[in-house]
Order: sequence, then C-alpha cells, then structure tokens
Amino acid sequence: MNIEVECVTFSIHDKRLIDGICLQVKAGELVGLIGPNGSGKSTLLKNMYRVLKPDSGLVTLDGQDMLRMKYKETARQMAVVSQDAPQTFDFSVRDIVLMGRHPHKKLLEADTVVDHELVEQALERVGMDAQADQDFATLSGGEKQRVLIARALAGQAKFLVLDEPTNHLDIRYQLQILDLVKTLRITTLAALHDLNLAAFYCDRMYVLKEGKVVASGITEDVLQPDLLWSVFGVETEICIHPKTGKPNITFLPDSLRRGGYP
Ligand SMILES: Nc1ncnc2c1ncn2[C@@H]1O[C@H](COP(=O)(O)OP(=O)(O)OP(=O)(O)O)[C@@H](O)[C@H]1O
Repeated sequence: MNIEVECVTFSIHDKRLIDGICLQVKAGELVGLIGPNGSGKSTLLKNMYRVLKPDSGLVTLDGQDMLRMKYKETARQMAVVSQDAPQTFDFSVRDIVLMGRHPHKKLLEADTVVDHELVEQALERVGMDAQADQDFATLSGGEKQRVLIARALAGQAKFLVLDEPTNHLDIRYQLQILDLVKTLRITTLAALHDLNLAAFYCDRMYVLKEGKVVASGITEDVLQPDLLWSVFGVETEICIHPKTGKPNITFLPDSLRRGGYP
C-alpha cells in the first residue's frame, strides 16, 4: 500500500499546527517522523487517521482519497497505535486484541475460528499470550503498548500508524516491537523520539519543526549534526556504527562544553 499526504494544512483557533506538509510512504517502507516536542507529529498523524480533518490538502491510500472512504474501510486498511492507551473497564487482553477484527465484520456478526486464531498468533508475536485473560486496565504501560500492537496485527491492516510506539517499553521490547514491524514489512509511518532507534530501523525519515517538514530522505543523509542542532538545539557526533552500518548518534550536553559538572 502507498500512502501520500499532499500539502496538508491544519489549524486550531487560527494557530497553524500543520503547514503544507507533503510526505509519502511507499509499500513496505518503515518511515520515521521525527521532531521536537510540539512540532506537529501527532497532529499530522491524527489528520491521517481521521481524528482530525485537514483544512486543505489530501491524504490518499493507493491513490484513493481517504476522506471519501467509509470509516470502516479506513479502519480495515489502517491500524493505529497511539501514545494514549484506551481507558477501558472489564476488557481482557484477548478482548482488546479481538477488537482488531471488528472492521472486518458486519454488525453483530459472530467471531469465527479464524478471528480467534489471528488473535492468538498476534498475542504470541508480541509476547503477551501468557496474559491473554488478564484485565487490560491492570497492565503496565509497556504491556498495554504491546497489546495494542497485537490488535493492529490481528486486524491485518496494510498500513500501520505508530505514534511513539515504544514510549513505555523497556529496551528489549523497544527492539522487539520495531524488529517485528520491520520483519512484517507492513507499510508503516512511525513518530519516534529515540533518534538512534529511528536511525537503525527507518528506511527514510521526515523531520518536522513548527508544523513543517524541514528535511527528508534516507536516514544516513538526514541525520547530520547541523540539522540536529538546528532542529533540536543539541550538539551531536554521528558515526556509522561498524556493526549496524547505521548512523550512531552521541549527544553532547551543554555541560560538556562548559567542562563538566562543578
Ligand atoms: N487541541 C489543541 N488546541 C491547541 N493547540 C493544540 C491542540 N492540539 C495540539 N496543539 C498544539 O499543537 C502543537 C503540536 O502538537 P503535537 O502533539 O502534534 O506535537 P508532537 O510533535 O506530537 O509533540 P510531542 O513530541 O511532545 O508528542 C503543540 O504546540 C500543541 O500544543
């Protein structure tokens, strides 16, 4: 599936939060969206998964205007894992993952053996099968995040939107989840804060600042000290790591330039 954002603009109370953004995710790519706090990453993603409606511009899925699609059709094509886990009561982990199958069903249609198989497989893939019967509300932040990834997998979406998917995860699961996404080769757009993870996993990236794309391209070209200074205001040294072959960023805090701590 190819996704295209064409010149999307979005404002709230006359404040322009997204300013003429164009981007593209080609079939099978894992594309990163990076940028400082408040640069518009989540707002852009919400415009893509239809929680917000662009003032102007277009979002297309394989050339189809998404705003003209039925919501159910969008949900079949696109799965979203956002930072905010849903507030739920009395739903088990398995129930939550089964919800990923809903866009494929008619109203009141019963769940099938295939639905249940897909749910069990998805739970196994994220390492949550042992907690399938636990109340979702009692999980840790990281466990919730993994269950939401499982829900997306069970839904067999062709396009995955991840809004800081590794936010609550310990390092093992950060690597596991991004490895999984990469292995599945699902077309994915992911807002990521960890630049080293983004450097390792993303095929390409877009850098946002104040609602605009200020750089884009393959990670090796985009991740340069000058750019990171101008966007994040942080000094860095970047080398290509001999084992990964990917950019490895070392952050140099202000205190180093001042000669360390008193
Ligand atoms: N409903 C709203 N009303 C007013 N301003 C808003 C609203 N929603 C978002 N904003 C503002 O839009 C800007 C972009 O927010 P957004 O959440 O998209 O940033 P982000 O890049 O995802 O940030 P973070 O990395 O902190 O998650 C911020 O300045 C935020 O305060």
